Amino acid sequence: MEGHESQDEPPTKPPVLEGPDITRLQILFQNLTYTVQVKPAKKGGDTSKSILKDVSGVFEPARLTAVMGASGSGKTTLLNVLAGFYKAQDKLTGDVLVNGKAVTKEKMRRISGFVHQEDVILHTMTVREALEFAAALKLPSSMTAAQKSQRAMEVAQLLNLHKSLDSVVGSSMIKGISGGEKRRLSLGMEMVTEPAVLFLDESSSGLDSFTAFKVVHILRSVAHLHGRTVVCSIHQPSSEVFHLFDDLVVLAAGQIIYLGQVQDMVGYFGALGYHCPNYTNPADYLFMEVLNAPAAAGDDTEAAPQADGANGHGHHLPRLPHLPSLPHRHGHAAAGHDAEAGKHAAEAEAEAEAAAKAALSAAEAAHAAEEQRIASLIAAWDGSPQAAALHRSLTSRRAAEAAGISKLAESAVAPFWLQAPLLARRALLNAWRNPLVFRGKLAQTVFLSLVVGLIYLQVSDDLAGVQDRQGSLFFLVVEGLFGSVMGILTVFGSEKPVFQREFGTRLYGLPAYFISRWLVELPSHIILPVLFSCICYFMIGYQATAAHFGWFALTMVLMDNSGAALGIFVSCLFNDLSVALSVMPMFLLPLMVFSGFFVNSDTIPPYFTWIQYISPMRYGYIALAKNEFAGLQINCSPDESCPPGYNGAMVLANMGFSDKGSVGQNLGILFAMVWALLLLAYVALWLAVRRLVK
Ligand SMILES: Nc1ncnc2c1ncn2[C@@H]1O[C@H](COP(=O)(O)OP(=O)(O)OP(=O)(O)O)[C@@H](O)[C@H]1O
Repeated sequence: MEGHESQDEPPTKPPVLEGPDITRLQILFQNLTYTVQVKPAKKGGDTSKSILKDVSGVFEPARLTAVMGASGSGKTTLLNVLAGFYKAQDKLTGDVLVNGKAVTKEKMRRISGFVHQEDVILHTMTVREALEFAAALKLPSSMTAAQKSQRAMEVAQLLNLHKSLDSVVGSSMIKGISGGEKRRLSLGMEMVTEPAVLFLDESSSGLDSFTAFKVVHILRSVAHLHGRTVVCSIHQPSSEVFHLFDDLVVLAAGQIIYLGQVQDMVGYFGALGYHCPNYTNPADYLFMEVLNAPAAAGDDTEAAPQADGANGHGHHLPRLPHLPSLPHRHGHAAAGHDAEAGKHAAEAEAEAEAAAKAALSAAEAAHAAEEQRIASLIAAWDGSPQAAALHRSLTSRRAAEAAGISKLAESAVAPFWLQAPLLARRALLNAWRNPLVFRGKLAQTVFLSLVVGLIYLQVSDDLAGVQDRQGSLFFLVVEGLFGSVMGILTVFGSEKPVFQREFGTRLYGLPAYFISRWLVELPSHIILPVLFSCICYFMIGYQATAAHFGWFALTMVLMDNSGAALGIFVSCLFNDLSVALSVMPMFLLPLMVFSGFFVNSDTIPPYFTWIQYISPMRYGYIALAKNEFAGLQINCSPDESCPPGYNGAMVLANMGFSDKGSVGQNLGILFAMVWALLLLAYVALWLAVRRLVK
C-alpha cells in the first residue's frame, strides 16, 4: 500500500511537517486473535468468544485508512486492541509492532489518540473550555498557557467549532451543542496534540454529508501533511468521503476479507464475482452487494453475486415466504355457531402455523447460506495473491532493522500540580453551572432543620423532654448522614463515566481528580451542616452555651462528611448508579440500627457487636448525647415517676453511653472514619478504573 497515491491526488509525495521524521509510526499487526470471556448461554456452554481471528495487516504513516465492515464485524474491537484498550483478563495473541518494535499497550496509549464511538464530555463545559482543558493537560509543559490556548482555538477553527465556542456541551436535560458538534469536539480534544497515531471509531456518524466530508478531509490533511497514521472505522461513507481514504481494511466476522488501497477494492471483489453496477458509490456496493447480498435483504430477483458461482459465491438465498393473514376469529364467532366457519378458521390457523414454520426454517437456511458466503469471502482473501504479498511484506519488515519509537511521539502527561488546579476549577464551574444541585441541598437543609425545629420546639426539662432530646438527636444524626450520602451518590455517580473516559485516555491521574474533587465538594459539607445547626439547635432549645453549640455543629459537620465519604465509596464500588442507589439502604440500615438508639449498646447480640464499631452514626449519636445530657438538670413533673436525683448523667448511663468516651474522643473517631472512608473510596475508584490503564 505504501507509496501509492489515491485517485484524487496529484502523484506527488505529500508535504510533511518540519520536524523529526521518527514521529511517523507504522503499525503492523500479525496473527491477532482476541478472545473475551462471556457468560455461556446455557449451562456448560462455551465461556470464551473470539472476536478477532488471526487478523494481520499494516497501517502506514502519512496515510488515511478506513476500517469497514458490517455491524458486529469487529471494527471497534480491532481499533481498541491496537490502541491498547482491552481488559487484562481477555486473551490477545499475535503481535503488534510499531516501527518494527513490539509495544506494550501502555506505550500504545502514550503514542496514540482515540476518539470513541460515544461522546462522553462533561456536559457543563463550553466548547472553548473543553478544548482548552485538553490542550492544557496534553500539550508539553514547554508550551506557555497562551500557546496552548491558541492551539485549542486553531483546532476549533479547523473543525468549524469557532461559532459555538461559548455554548455548553449539554445533556439530555440541558440543551447544548448539536450531536455533530459534539462529535467534532471529541475529535478536537484528541487533535490538539496531533498524536502520532489517531484512531477514530465511527468518526463521521451523526454528521451531515458535508460536515462528514469536511471532517474526513481534515483527517486526510493530518495524515498527509503531518505524517500521522490515521485509522477510522466508518459506516457507509458517501462516495466523496470514501475516496478521501487511501487504504481500506474490510472485516467480516472478525476476519479480514480485504486489505489494500481504496481504489483496488472494487476490482478485487469484482474478480470474485461481485460486480459493482455503474454509477454506484463503492462504499454502498461494498455494504449492499458484498457484505450483505441483496437476496439476504429479501430481494431474490437479483441475488448477488451475478457471477457464475465458480468461486463458490453464487448462492441464491431462499426467499422468505409471505405469511397468510390470520382469520378473524371474533368475526366468525359473532356470526353465530356456524360449524362450517369454525372448520375454515381451524384450517386457516393450521395453514398459518405451517407458513410460520416454513418462514422460520427459510430464515435459518438464509442465515446459514449467508454465513457460508462470508466464509468463502474470508477463504478467498486468505488464498489471494494480495494476502500472500501482504504476509511476505510483513515478514520482511519484521526482519528489517527496527526504527523504534522516538520519545517525541509520546504524548505529554501534565504533572499533578497542573492537573489538580485545572480539575478543581472545572469542578467548581460544574457546580456553579448546576445551581439546582446546590439550591436543592440548601432547600433541603433549611426545610428539614425547620421541620425538626418545629416538631421538637423548645423541649421541656422533664422526663418527656428527655425522650424528645433522645429522639431529636438521633433524627439529626440520621439526617446528617443520609442527606449527604444520597446527594453525593447521584452527583458523583453521574460524573463517573466522564472520569473513566478521561482517565482512560490518560488526560489526568486519579490523585489529582480525587483530591481536587473532594476539595471542591468540602465547603458545602461544612456550610450546610453549620446552617442546619444554627436553625434547629436554638429552636429545639438544647443547652444554650457556645461550647455546647460548637460541639453540636462540629458533630453535624463530621456526620455530613462521613455521609459524603460513604456515598463516594459506594458509588465507586458499583459501576451502575441505579445499582449503587438500590444497595445503599443495605449499607445504611445496619449502621443505623446499631447506632445505640434502637438497641442499647450493652444488649446488642454478640455476633452483631462489630457493626456498632463501624457505624459513624453511633459515634455521632454518642457525641451529641454526651454533649446534651452531661450536666443537664432534669426537673420531673409530679405525674412522672423519676428515680430520685434523676439527671443527665443517669440518662447517659441508661443509654449505655457512660463509658463510651468523651465528646472529643467520639468526634476524633468520627474524623478518622471520614478519612478511612475516603481512603476506601479512593481504593474502590482505583480498582474500578485500573483495568483502563493495566
Ligand atoms: N467484551 C465483549 N464481550 C462479548 N462480546 C463482545 C465484547 N466485545 C465485543 N463483542 C462482540 O464482538 C462483536 C464485534 O464487536 P465490535 O464492537 O468490534 O463490532 P463493530 O464492527 O465495531 O460493530 P458496530 O459497527 O455495530 O459498532 C460483536 O458481536 C460484539 O457483540
